[in-house]
Amino acid sequence: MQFDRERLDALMQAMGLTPTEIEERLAFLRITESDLNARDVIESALDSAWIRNEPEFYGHLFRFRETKDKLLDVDNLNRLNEAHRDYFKALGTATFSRDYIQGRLRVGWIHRQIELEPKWYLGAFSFVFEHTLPEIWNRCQGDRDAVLASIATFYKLIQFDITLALDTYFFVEQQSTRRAEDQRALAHHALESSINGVFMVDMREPRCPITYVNPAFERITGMTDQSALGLPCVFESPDQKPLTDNPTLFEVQKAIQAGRDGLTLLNGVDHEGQPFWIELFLSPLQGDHGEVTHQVGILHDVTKNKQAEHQLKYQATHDALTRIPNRSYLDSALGRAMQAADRDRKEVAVLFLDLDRFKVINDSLGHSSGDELLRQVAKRLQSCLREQDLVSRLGGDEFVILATQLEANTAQYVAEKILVTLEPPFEIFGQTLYISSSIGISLYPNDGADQDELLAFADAAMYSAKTAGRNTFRFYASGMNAAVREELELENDLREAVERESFELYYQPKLDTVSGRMVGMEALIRWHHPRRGWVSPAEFIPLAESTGLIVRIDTWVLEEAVRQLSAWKKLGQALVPIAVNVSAREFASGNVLARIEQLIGRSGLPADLLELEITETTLMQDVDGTAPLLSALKKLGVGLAVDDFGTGYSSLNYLKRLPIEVLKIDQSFVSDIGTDEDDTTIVSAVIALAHSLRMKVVAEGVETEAQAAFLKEQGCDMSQGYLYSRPLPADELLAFWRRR
Ligand SMILES: Nc1nc2c(ncn2[C@@H]2O[C@H](COP(=O)(O)O[C@H]3[C@@H](O)[C@H](n4cnc5c(=O)[nH]c(N)nc54)O[C@@H]3COP(=O)(O)O)[C@@H](O)[C@H]2O)c(=O)[nH]1
Repeated sequence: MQFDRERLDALMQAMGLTPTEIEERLAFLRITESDLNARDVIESALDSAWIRNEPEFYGHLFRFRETKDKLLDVDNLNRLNEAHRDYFKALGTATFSRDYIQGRLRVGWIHRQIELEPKWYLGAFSFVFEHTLPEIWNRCQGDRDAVLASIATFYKLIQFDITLALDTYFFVEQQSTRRAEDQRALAHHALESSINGVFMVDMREPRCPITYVNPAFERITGMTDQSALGLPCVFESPDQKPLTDNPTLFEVQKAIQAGRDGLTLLNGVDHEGQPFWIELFLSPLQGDHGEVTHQVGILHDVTKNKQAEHQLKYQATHDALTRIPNRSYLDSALGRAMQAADRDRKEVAVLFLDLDRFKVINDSLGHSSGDELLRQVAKRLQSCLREQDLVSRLGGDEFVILATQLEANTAQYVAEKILVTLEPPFEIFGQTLYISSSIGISLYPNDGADQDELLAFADAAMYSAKTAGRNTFRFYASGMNAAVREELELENDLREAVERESFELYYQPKLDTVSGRMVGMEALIRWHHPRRGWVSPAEFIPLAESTGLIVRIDTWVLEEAVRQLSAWKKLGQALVPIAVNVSAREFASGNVLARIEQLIGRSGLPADLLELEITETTLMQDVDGTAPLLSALKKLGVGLAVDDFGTGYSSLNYLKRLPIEVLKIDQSFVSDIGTDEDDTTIVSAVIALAHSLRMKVVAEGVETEAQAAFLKEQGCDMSQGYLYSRPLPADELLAFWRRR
């Protein structure tokens, strides 16, 4: 520490050492002018005593442990040595000036700083005193009065000096004590007002009681200091029975018992059943010999942070609508399930579930009904599965069920159970809804080796279940993926095409076999796919049928065909009937009659210009149910033809009961005319039998002159085929028509 003038001035002022005070001290010691006369003797005696005895002085100091310890520190030694020299030099001069006074203060201050107690300081003085007296004796040359006067002066100077040094020593000590007390008070205040709980455990006492807790500790643990203080932190029995019924404190005790230091996260459930999370910082305090005397613990309540963290985690892993796990959760759960299955030699089944026709429900009843349905589906799924199984939602109407720890061949029971569970009706905002679902199943380890693969395969199997007619399940089979994906893509595109009505209608002429005149035509749909080009109806019509889109397609075709007839009529063209294909679904929908009635009525065209081609298979599905509808259509004037005749359950007997007017011999028979004897015979027989039932016959797929000649010879009424014309766009058909 630097003893600069400024600090010494401040010290003097703080100690109240004003000139008046100094004078008072001198007066009290009765230091007079005569004393000042003796200063020369004393100064020179002191000087030579110091020079002669300095080594012995330090030798003396080194004989005592405490002084020796201080002097072993070279800095201390140098500082003392310098101070001593200046000090003794100045003592003899005794000017009592400001510098002189401050020199005395400096000595007291240094002793306090190096913590050399006054006893050593006074002792050292007596050493100097003892060695100075003979020197005074020598200088006074036996003059008794001069010796006594010098000794008296010397003694007074020492008194003045020692008093100042001791005053300084104690003043500085008092100051540092006060500072330490202030700091202690501040630290205590900080502890008491800390938002963190602080406690102290005495590790020297048996069972380590708590000896201090701050108010925040009381707030966090819910305990008063009276109930916490003295509570032991060491368990009596190894089974760690709670030493307190306070859950937080019990966790603290466990951490201390375990001798944990550093950071520990405690969590439990409080008295009100609420979960808590508390960070506990434990730091051991060591005694002089390195033994742990105390544990200081700091409790930081992080419950709110943890709750926020959990909330975020929950949101990241759960579906907001149904509150069941989402894709991210599923991924991790599937990973864990696969590991467990490896270990236990069990199976994991991934069941990909998609609600059938959910879009229709959503579009027709509104999104809130759709949302409610999804919530109820999630609940039902959860209720029908085992606890270890997982129901998750990927989005939309797609759910994935993870059935774990399965014995081989049991996944199908899970799928069946799910289908049955979804069978009973759902009550959605007062409406009763029946739904079904399609489920695809992939199995680990058989089908795939990672999560993505298993999900993709289950997804593919689900689409296979959809194309198989819905409300069913399918296991994944290799190759399913690509085919199903393609079909799915096509289905999506077809939906879009239906929405946008991006189809065209082509027309294939039907010619009178004898005259060659165009007596009718068949409307055939065409779809120009934006990427794939023309897609054959043979490809997309079955897909439209399985997805239900065929109903909207058939409606569009009917309307477009009637619109085109009206357009030709406006052009002054003498009209011929137009035949339109009607799918089994449309036929079964119950709307055909009303729709056609409305259409014909609106167009003002005669009903007999419209002919419906219904496949033989469709008709045979429900002859009794179909008959009234056909009769009503017939009554309306609409023509009815059996399409693809000969490919289904051919029974003219049944046909007799239906008001059919035309039979279209399937092109597979026509193409074999002349090459396959059986098919040639069938063609002849069909023509003869149809005529016997007063029906007309159309041969479709006529491609060669030989086929045409044979049909003419057999009396077939009409022919249709590439030999005459391919299906044509409306304007080209008109040109063909006009030529005939
Ligand atoms: N519900 C609806 N079904 C429709 C509609 N349009 C067509 N279809 C059905 O799709 C299947 C395939 O039809 P398409 O590719 O149009 O084939 C038709 C003709 O192009 C084809 N045809 C005609 N002449 C010949 C020929 O000489 N050779 C040859 N190889 N093919 C020929 O035959 C199909 C006519 O079929 P059909 O209806 O049985 O008379 C088909 O099953 C269509 O029915 C539609 O709008 N709605």
